[in-house]
Amino acid sequence: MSHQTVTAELRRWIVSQSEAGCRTEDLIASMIRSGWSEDIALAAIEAAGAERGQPAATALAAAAMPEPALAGAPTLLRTADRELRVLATLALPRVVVFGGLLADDECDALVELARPRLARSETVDNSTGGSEVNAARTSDGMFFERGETALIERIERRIAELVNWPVERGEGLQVLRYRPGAQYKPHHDFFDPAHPGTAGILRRGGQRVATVVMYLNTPAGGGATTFPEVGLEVQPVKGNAVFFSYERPLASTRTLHGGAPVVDGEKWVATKWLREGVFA
Ligand SMILES: O=C(O)CCC(=O)C(=O)O
Ligand SMILES: [Fe+2]
Repeated sequence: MSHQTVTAELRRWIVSQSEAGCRTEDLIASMIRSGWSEDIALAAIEAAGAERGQPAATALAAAAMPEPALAGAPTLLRTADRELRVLATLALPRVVVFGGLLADDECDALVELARPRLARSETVDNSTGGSEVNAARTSDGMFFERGETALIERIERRIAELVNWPVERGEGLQVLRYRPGAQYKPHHDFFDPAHPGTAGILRRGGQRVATVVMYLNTPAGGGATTFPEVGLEVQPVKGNAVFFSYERPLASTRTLHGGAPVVDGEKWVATKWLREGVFA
């Protein structure tokens, strides 16, 4: 796609679309659907903004994002009911690794609540917006309702406080169990704007903008959460969690990630996905 350049015609089209009230997100999505590369789409929006006298980066400024309060580089963070550690951070992709987000007994209780409800994991079928069993994801999973039990409500409030994002903008917790050999191949958590089923999914709370994966046990071997574009592997350690965010549904967020095959033992995780709007 390196042959593509930002033409005056493309810039004029962007300006007219923005003046007609089209959101930046939708502009990017429709350019990508028409075959423009992500880089060119972003550059074109910036160039069109500059043409209209907007300072650089204003045209692409994203709305507020989930983000822990890390000013002053704290090693400990306190929420109303828990003290936890900041173990590692990365700027691009935006990743923060937390130690002790969950207590051991909270992990055990989530596993026992989820176990009788497990079924072979499904992923969203992008063409229809429905669910399908996917060979790329060989775990078993289930969803809790938001606030389903007092424990779940407490954990959801803790996460909301930790990443500064209202409980109402979160999906219900998902629990996954990976047996030896099971994995979740690299994927993005946001919904692909180019797929026909996505519009329907977005009606309920908009895009996903961040993910918190909490480790409910420590497998004997394997099972890291991997970010293959940047060579990052987060080891699954009981009670710890990895947070990552993506301000646009674009590969340039570098949030491609997966669950590496479990080598020995089982791996249990709870995933919380955060939406841009209220997920009701
Ligand atoms: O199991 C993992 O480490 C990653 C899980 C994941 O990517 C997801 O639930 O979307
Ligand atoms: Fe994921």
